[in-house]
Amino acid sequence: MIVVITPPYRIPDEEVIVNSLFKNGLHLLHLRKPDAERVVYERFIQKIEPCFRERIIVHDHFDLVEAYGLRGIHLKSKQAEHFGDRKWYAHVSVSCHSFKEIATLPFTPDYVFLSPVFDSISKQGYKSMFTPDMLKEGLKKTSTPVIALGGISADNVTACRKLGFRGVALLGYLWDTPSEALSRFLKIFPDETLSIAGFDQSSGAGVTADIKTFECCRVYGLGVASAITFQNQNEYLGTKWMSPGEIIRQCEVLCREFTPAYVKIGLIENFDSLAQVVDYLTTTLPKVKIIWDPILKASAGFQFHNGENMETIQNILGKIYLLTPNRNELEILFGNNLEAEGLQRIAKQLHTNILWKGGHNTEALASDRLITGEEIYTFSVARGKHGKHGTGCVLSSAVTSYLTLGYSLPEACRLGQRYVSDFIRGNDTNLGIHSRIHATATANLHEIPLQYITDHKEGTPIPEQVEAVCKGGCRWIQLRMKEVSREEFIRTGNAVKEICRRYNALFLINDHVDIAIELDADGVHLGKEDMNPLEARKILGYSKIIGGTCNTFDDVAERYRQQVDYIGLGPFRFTSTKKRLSPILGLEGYQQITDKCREAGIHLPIHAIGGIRETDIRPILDTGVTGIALSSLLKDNDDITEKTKEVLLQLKTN
Ligand SMILES: Cc1ncc(COP(=O)(O)OP(=O)(O)O)c(N)n1
Ligand SMILES: Cc1ncsc1CCOP(=O)(O)O
Ligand SMILES: [Mg+2]
Repeated sequence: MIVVITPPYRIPDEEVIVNSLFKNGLHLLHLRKPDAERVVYERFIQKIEPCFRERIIVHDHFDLVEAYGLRGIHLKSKQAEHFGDRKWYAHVSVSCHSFKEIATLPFTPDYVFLSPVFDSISKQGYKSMFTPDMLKEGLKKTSTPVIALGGISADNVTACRKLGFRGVALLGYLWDTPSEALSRFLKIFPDETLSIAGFDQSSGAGVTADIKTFECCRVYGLGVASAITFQNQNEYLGTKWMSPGEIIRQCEVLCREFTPAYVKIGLIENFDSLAQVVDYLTTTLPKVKIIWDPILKASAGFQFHNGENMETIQNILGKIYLLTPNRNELEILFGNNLEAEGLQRIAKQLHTNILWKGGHNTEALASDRLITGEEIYTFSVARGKHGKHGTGCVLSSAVTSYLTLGYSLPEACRLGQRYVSDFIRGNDTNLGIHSRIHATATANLHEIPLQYITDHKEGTPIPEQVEAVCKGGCRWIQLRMKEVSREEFIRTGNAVKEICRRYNALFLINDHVDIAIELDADGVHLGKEDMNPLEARKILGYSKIIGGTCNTFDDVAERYRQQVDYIGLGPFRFTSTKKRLSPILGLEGYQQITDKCREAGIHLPIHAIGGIRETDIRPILDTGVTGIALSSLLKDNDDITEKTKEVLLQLKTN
């Protein structure tokens, strides 16, 4: 793990540097400003791109975690003594200065910082209190992941990894010359992870698919072939197995140079091979955690003769950290009719964890269940329409990547699921393209000044309205249908989506996250009575647009915290298109709010909405909003296309 700690005092443009570190693969930023007030923390967070905020861990002002959707909190060891809220946070880490302190913590944190490992770069006179032997011995006995802090630079990172540290924390090395922070960060080799799996010529599954996933998650991918399969995305023709000796020989050559913290095992000939490989790994890499994706189809060679293999598998599973089966594989392993509670008993008994793929399904959401000895978690995400070859491999290697990067098991499973969902939705063919996954859909919202919001019109069905505004040049549609059945919404949505794709227009859904998922729309618009945008973000990820309704500056500040991509601000004046209107804003209202946004450094696209007429457009834009959202002005015109053209002309010539 590579952790960056912010400089204790403000340095110019530190947020710009931190954003660049995130873009270049940083996953763990500790925001530490000793004695700084909440507002200092808040100003920093607001300048970090929303998609990176879930990588921030705060050392103070812990309520910011919920308000901004941050990753978690960091405690001093003294604070940890009296800390009762461990479960409440997705991430808790602790600072310690001795192995005794680590051993006596009242709970197991996600990791601890141990410092000063070397003489500090940033704190003059802060000398190391450890010899290499003390560190090696102490680390051997400690099961909590330990991060080396103090005097860490590119020169001693490899030594730290060899000593048994799970990662390093960078502070003085980066910040003593801020202009070089990024280039110094890039001198550090990223975390590595290993896949032991079959070779699939199409690279949709197996070791090459795993390595693509690792690299897209910014983890260096290592690979060992457990078999050469003969397959493409549509056909499986055969398998040439590697013997356990051949697999281990490949591992040996890697272990001369690398010490992966996590290893993923996929296709393997039988339980005996698996047992030998697992034994080798746990002996050579005593702290390794193994993820096993049990591929148990007949072609994988597994034989179940009256359960004679069951004893072997029970022994092996005790050494597996995470098992990622689907229902079929679970039934082969543990028998039929298993439910989450039964699996939890097995997980507890075998000291393992189970990620049950597709373990709980609703119509629109695909859900996986993580079953640990203590807890059962359900993660739901957009269900992909187009199944893909190798998604099981991609899921378990994405989870392995996020574990390697330092996410807790539930967070790694949640993010892994989101990765697969984005991967599946990335294209409409049987083989996915990993490099498309992290594209965000929000880059050009500032440049689309007109949003059309659909409404019922006798004699002009919604798809016809949408076609007409698109013909006139509108490139942003929000499908808003009140008081219709889900079926009707989806039927109309499918037609509208086709039109939007043809015109390259954005297609957003009003109110319903589940329908946006089902239709694979570009995003949703959420009002005060709809889902919290942070919750929607967890489901939709960053490749979808989330808009939020606001009526005051406080609403804008809250929506900004909640990571919306744009704001619908209104109503400008009375309109009968919407019931239960908020107070009318008028031009003065917009002016006050946009002024405050500027002062607060909030630069989100803002669309004015509500009762807007043609003559209002210029004065509204003069208040500083980026665009307008219209319904009746366009819909109620006899020639919708012509009216759209006129409105766009006004918007563009402003
Ligand atoms: C662009 C835009 N802004 C505001 C709204 C209103 O959303 P909401 O407050 O949820 O009200 P309904 O549209 O759901 O009635 C919007 N839809 N679009
Ligand atoms: C959805 C919505 N939210 C606030 S006003 C409004 C309706 C906008 O439609 P119109 O342009 O017809 O007033
Ligand atoms: Mg709504």
